[in-house]
Amino acid sequence: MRKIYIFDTTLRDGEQSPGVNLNMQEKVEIALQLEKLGVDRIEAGFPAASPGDLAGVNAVARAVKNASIIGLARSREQDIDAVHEALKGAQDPCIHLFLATSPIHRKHKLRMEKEQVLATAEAAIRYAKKYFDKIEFSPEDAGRTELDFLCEVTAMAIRAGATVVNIPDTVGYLNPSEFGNIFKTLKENVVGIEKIQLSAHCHDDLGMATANALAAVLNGADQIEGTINGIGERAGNTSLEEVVMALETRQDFFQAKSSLVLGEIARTSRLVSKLTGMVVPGNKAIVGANAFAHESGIHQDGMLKEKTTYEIMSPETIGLKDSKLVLGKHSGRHAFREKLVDMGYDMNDELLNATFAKFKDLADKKKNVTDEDIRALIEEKLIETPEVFVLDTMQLSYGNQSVPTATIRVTTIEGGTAEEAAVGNGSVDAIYKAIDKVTQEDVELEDYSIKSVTQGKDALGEVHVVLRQGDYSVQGRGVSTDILEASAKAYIDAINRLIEKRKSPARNSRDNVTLI
Ligand SMILES: CC(=O)SCCNC(=O)CCNC(=O)[C@H](O)C(C)(C)COP(=O)(O)OP(=O)(O)OC[C@H]1O[C@@H](n2cnc3c(N)ncnc32)[C@H](O)[C@@H]1OP(=O)(O)O
Ligand SMILES: CC(C)C(=O)C(=O)O
Ligand SMILES: [Mg+2]
Repeated sequence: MRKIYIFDTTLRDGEQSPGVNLNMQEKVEIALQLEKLGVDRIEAGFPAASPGDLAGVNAVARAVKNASIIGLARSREQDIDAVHEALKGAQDPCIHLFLATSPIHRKHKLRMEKEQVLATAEAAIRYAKKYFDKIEFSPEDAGRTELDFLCEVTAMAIRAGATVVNIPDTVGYLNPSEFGNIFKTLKENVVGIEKIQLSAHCHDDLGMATANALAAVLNGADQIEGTINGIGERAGNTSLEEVVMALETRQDFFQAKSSLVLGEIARTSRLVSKLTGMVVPGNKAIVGANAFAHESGIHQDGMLKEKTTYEIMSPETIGLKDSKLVLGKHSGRHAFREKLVDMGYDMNDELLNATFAKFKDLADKKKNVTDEDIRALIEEKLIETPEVFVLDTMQLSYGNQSVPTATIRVTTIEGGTAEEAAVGNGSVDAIYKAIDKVTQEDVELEDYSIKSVTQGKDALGEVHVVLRQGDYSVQGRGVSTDILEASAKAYIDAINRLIEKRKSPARNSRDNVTLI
């Protein structure tokens, strides 16, 4: 299988992401993790940019033993000297020289004719040769450079002593067919091309960086440059984890492979995100939080039966523990039952269906249904008391200058409905007075407590009440995303228990649920 060399530029092009600034310790920490990941080459920075960057590159050069360390330089002697200085102590140093070659850059930025570009680049490569055996040369904005001129530049770089010629699509302009064609053309037309490695460096301005890098592989590229999590200038660089996992997953198609330690991918991604402050989007391929998460019922059912139905790679390969089945409003009974078993509950079908219906109601109101949410729902269901009254609707009129009024409608065990309104000192007081009237029960509220059982603004609120009627004392519990609804449910729950208790005080209510 053909080996594809992986050139990581997280510490150089990745650091060019607006707002990212890595200090020396952070650069070393990332570089050591990249070494564990097994990247072949690490571009550690641009030493001429600042004394801090020079020191950072030097610290990386001294710390890393198992990857080639690279410093970037313009085609200028002072930049080359800075890289020479920075790479002192490196086991396997390499300089990366660049000069733009496209008509736009030649005319507006460099203000050079083609001949000057060729001469400047050649002089730089020859100067660098004094210090370095390994020289990578990049014709910046190769993607918008005339193809015949690009062949001329590549031939010059080989003659002058470059060991790698890197083809950057600097502004992410090309599509895979055009980018692949550059490699094919260079391979077929440049004298001496077999003496060097060809490399691809893509940007994601049109979302094609990974596809372009893979097109380069298909057309003979030996090396792919990119960053972890795809960070970098503007829309970023090729995301290395995407390229590497595409090669791994589709070996049958690409017939090429990197030598990365795939199990270090997730850890490396998390470290880079933490130290750069660049959050990885949930839907990011390979390393996004949802990359191995499934919410919809049909997918979850497929996953439970056979993972390959909906996963083309396994999360373990990149160092994650497992796939996630996320319960939400699109989930089905198979996944719900699996979740309950995981949590230690085993229910008969009837109770499962009833709890599932409640779960769907909650999922409609809440983005993430957590284990605590489910536990709260189940435990509400475990106490099997006949529901003499069920809260149907509740309306509340509240203003800080007016008297709170609540209207409560309940359905009764006989199938009828009843409705009453009441005023109170506060919203909960008004609700409870209306419930007293509609249930025609005379009770005393002995205790009322409220707590949040889950996290976030849409958390479930759980209300506990203790009601007394003569010798009987009962508890009631209600759970809802709305604390007033939870208050009403808790009060009605307690009244239902009171009615039951008056009839059969010793009833065991846990018959149809088994806690494993
Ligand atoms: C596509 C890429 O990612 S390229 C890498 C981009 N990264 C960076 O630029 C980060 C580090 N850069 C820096 O810190 C600064 O730009 C420095 C220290 C390199 C240079 O700073 P300054 O001397 O103030 O120049 P400034 O950045 O304003 O302008 C760049 C100069 O370099 C020239 N230049 C640009 N690329 C090259 C090159 N590859 N070779 C030679 N000269 C170049 C420009 O034409 C311009 O020259 P001019 O001053 O004669 O007009
Ligand atoms: C320095 C070069 C390779 C670069 O980053 C680019 O052209 O995008
Ligand atoms: Mg770049």
